[in-house]
Amino acid sequence: MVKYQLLQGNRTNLPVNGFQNSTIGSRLTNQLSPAGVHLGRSPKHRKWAISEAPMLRNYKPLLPIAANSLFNHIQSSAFQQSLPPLSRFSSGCPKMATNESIKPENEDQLKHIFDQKRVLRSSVRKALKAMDPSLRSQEDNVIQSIVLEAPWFKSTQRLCAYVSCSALREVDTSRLLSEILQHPPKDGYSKKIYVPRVEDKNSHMRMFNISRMDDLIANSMNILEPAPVDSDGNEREDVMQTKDPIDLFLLPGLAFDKSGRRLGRGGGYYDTFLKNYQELAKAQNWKQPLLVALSYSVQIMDEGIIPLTPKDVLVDALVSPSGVIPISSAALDIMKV
Ligand SMILES: Nc1nc2c(c(=O)[nH]1)N(C=O)[C@@H](CNc1ccc(C(=O)N[C@@H](CCC(=O)O)C(=O)O)cc1)CN2
Ligand SMILES: Nc1ncnc2c1ncn2[C@@H]1O[C@H](COP(=O)(O)OP(=O)(O)OP(=O)(O)O)[C@@H](O)[C@H]1O
Repeated sequence: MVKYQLLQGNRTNLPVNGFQNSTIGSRLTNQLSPAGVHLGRSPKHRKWAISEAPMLRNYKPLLPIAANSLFNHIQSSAFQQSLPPLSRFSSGCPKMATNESIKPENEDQLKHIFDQKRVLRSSVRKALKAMDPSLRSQEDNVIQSIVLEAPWFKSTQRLCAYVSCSALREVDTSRLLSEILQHPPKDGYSKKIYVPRVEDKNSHMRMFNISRMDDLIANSMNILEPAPVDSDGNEREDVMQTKDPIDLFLLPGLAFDKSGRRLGRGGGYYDTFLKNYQELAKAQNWKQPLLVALSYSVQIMDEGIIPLTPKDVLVDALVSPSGVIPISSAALDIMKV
């Protein structure tokens, strides 16, 4: 069954991105310009914009039944009702809420939110496992092409990106990394890249500069990461010690929504790191980096499903197979849609 497709040129009322009856579907189908840029308004008339890369014009993914039904299951009200009830700290938040407004009053409420996160993680993992490998690789390609062709990526000089792990069913970043690393450091197109290394189980992660894939070795979780010292015994550059600001973070995660919520794998590594980096940027008077998460279609949840704690850092934008979804005003500005 063709669950969704994007058509060339004309306005369409086809379900997009699997969101047959959802707001993103109606947003996307509001307007579709000949240039392939969608600009629509949500039912609540909040301005929304989604850009679509030209190569998506003929994109017609087939959502396999298993992944499709799991996806529907996650999105269904039956599933949502089976979750531990969303507390007022994690649901019904206004769109574009800042997490500062969400303050659980006690340990029980916080525990309740972490329980909700655990249930959601497990469902999304199942949906990712059920995803057809050819659909996955199609989505991997489209997402990476969108990033590589985006002006905001092309103009990036320094970025932090994750090294994708196929066993975790993360959106592939291998093409992005090899494109970045193939340009020698002094090349006009070159970008400096930093990738994560887990330091301990206490949500402590660092980001080190790498210049080739051989700089990476598999850790105990089978994720490729850099050693803090290179083969010549020189210390790698730690992004928290660089004198120049990072423009962009490409973020992994299990689930995302269009108000910027991101559900990670539960270690708290990225939230802790991003908070520290944002504080560093503020102290240095640098522009804040753009936080962009890469997401398969099946990982985008309706709003109100992803629980939020005060420590969760909101993302500025998503890149999914249907295009770029700018969320914050910084993203709308930089991504110019
Ligand atoms: N590619 C990549 N690198 C990354 C992260 C990531 O999410 N992706 N991290 C982001 O934090 C940090 C590592 N954190 C991780 C946390 C959990 C798991 C993991 O294997 N989780 C299993 C479940 C384990 C369990 O619950 O017992 C899973 O999600 O299936 C991996 C990395 C730093 N590096
Ligand atoms: N009941 C709890 N009370 C307080 N802290 C908890 C509780 N359960 C988990 N944590 C901590 O919260 C952190 C995980 O937070 P969360 O689940 O929001 O991470 P995440 O957003 O999925 O991960 P990441 O930031 O790496 O993407 C971990 O440091 C964990 O030890």
